[in-house]
Amino acid sequence: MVTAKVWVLKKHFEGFPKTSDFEMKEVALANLKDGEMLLESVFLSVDPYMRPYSKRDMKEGDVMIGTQIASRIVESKNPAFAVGAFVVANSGWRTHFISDGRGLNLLPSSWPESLPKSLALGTIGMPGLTAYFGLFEVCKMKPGETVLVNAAAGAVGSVVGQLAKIGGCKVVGCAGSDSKVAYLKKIGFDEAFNYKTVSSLDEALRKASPDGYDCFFDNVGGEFASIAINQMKKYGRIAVCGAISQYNDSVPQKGPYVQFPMIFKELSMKGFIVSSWSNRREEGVKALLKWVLEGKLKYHEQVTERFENMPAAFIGMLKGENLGKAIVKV
Ligand SMILES: NC(=O)C1=CN([C@@H]2O[C@H](COP(=O)(O)OP(=O)(O)OC[C@H]3O[C@@H](n4cnc5c(N)ncnc54)[C@H](OP(=O)(O)O)[C@@H]3O)[C@@H](O)[C@H]2O)C=CC1
Ligand SMILES: CCCCC/C=C\CC(=O)/C=C/C=C/C=C/[C@@H](O)CCCC(=O)O
Repeated sequence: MVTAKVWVLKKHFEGFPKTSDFEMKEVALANLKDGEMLLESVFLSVDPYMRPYSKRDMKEGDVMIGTQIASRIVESKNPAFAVGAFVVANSGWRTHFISDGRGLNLLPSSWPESLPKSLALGTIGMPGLTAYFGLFEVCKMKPGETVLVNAAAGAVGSVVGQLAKIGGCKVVGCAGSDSKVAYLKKIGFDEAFNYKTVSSLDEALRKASPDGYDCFFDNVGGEFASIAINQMKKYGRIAVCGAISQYNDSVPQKGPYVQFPMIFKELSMKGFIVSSWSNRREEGVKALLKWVLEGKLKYHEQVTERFENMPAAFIGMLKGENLGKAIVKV
């Protein structure tokens, strides 16, 4: 019999999550039935959505939700999945789990041995797909345009900026430290600045693109978005991807009041969830994998060692300690 370690939500988060809000438990797994298999997590993902979704979807005592991923099959009574295959699963913060195969995504057969499998959680996974569909389908970015992205050095933002460059755009990114800004310039952003140290966000955005922005890929929301919206060009498009500056608020922030710039500049603003393009996952993964292999799409991962450190990795990511995708290696 296999015993799995799992992390449960001990207490609903109030404000910023704390390690004491989580509890690690051991769970004995049942024997496999025909069609089932035992999976062992190799890498797990910590993502911003876990914070707002925990409030919406979970009760205290539940296993933490997770786009938890890249698990190795150690035993299989399901002929569709060979022992040793790697899959992307969505089974929460668990070291081991039993699955009948439903909802699992095999890594593409063209995945080279040399490429980290953890990229299936980041640049070539859900965050990369968010950038891909958000930019091409929501922003409807065109060559020659100027694209603004915030949380730019993170999992989604770093892909947004590079895809916009691949698509022939000028890209402006902002992030929360000077080393992140240096990274953005290294991977090809035309302009980048540290939003925490500029004396005026409005001036920094104007200096980076005096003519304004055609596309704004918003990962942050709140005050940043309410300032940036005023610097959109006429007919500009805003993809509302995330609002991480608001996820830990106990009291909702006031505003932004978007009506004036939206009316005067005839802007389009659209919220979206990546899973709306689940039927095009294969297309997105194939495109992202190709760009990575061609060296056009660079990646960085912030790897935290050991399953025991899942809460610390999650909290660290919310605080901005990650460069690129925050991953936990079991
Ligand atoms: N709509 C969808 O389908 C999806 C939406 N998302 C959203 O995209 C956004 C980015 O996700 P992801 O790339 O995975 O995460 P990141 O890898 O970007 O990590 C989160 C980053 O957010 C930044 N951040 C944290 N707090 C604040 C704040 N108060 N103000 C500004 N920046 C802050 C930090 O970077 P810094 O140091 O720069 O502050 C931190 O590193 C999130 O809002 C997430 O919810 C993600 C996936 C799918
Ligand atoms: C309840 C308030 C919500 C506010 C907005 C919060 C977050 C936006 C966001 O970050 C959404 C992320 C969605 C991710 C979905 C992932 C799953 O479909 C699992 C995907 C697994 C995979 O295919 O790799």
